[in-house]
Amino acid sequence: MRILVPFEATRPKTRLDGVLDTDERVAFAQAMLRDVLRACRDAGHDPEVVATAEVDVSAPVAVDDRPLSEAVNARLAATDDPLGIVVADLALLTPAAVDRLVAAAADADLAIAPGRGGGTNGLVVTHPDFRVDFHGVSFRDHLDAAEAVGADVTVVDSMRLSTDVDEPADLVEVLLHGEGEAAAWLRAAGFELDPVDGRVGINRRE
Ligand SMILES: Nc1nc2c(ncn2[C@@H]2O[C@H](COP(=O)(O)OP(=O)(O)OP(=O)(O)O)[C@@H](O)[C@H]2O)c(=O)[nH]1
Ligand SMILES: C[C@H](OP(=O)(O)O)C(=O)O
Repeated sequence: MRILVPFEATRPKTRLDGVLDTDERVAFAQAMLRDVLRACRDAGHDPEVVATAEVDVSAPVAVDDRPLSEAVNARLAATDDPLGIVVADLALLTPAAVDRLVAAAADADLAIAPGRGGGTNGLVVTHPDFRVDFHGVSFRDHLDAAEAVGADVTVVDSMRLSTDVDEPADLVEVLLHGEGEAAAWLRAAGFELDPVDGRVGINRRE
């Protein structure tokens, strides 16, 4: 299946600015993107990056400077085939998790994987009239949009699909469960778990 991977290439991951400088955010975001592309490919699919600027990865890249939802919706409108959409900041993604998302669309017009905090991390759209509306509480908005066009929905409950890396606390999950380039990049940059009382945090070695 064709899977779009939207990517903010110019100013990625601004919410990590407290722990990573600008160049580091670019490097880390690209490492996560490569992990996502590999998981999609290893699951037998055809990922296609939809990026705000050129990025050097081993997948087709379409540069599209329209806002995220517009860029994705233009592609939904241009095809009658099922189309996958997976965000680029899923550092824990595995081929098995991609398979689960795609398999969930076999019996539904829309398979959707929520992100933590109200977002949407993965979709497979088979209904011709469904359109995305990212940002804000997009998971709830996508359920409403599906209902409005009469699309039946399967929700995919997956730790690896729900863990998008937005904020410093999310780096804990990458250090704990990540097996790809993003986890390796973080470790090489000196990040380690900080098992304080209560929730585990992160620490960066000097
Ligand atoms: N093509 C495209 N992708 C985008 C755009 N904005 C965000 N993305 C991608 O969409 C997904 C979700 O993005 P967010 O987590 O909301 O934003 P982000 O830019 O990654 O991070 P923040 O700057 O911290 O909000 C990620 O894969 C981003 O790379 C955009 O305007 N165009
Ligand atoms: C694109 C956006 O991502 P978040 O900011 O929730 O990670 C969303 O899922 O709607």
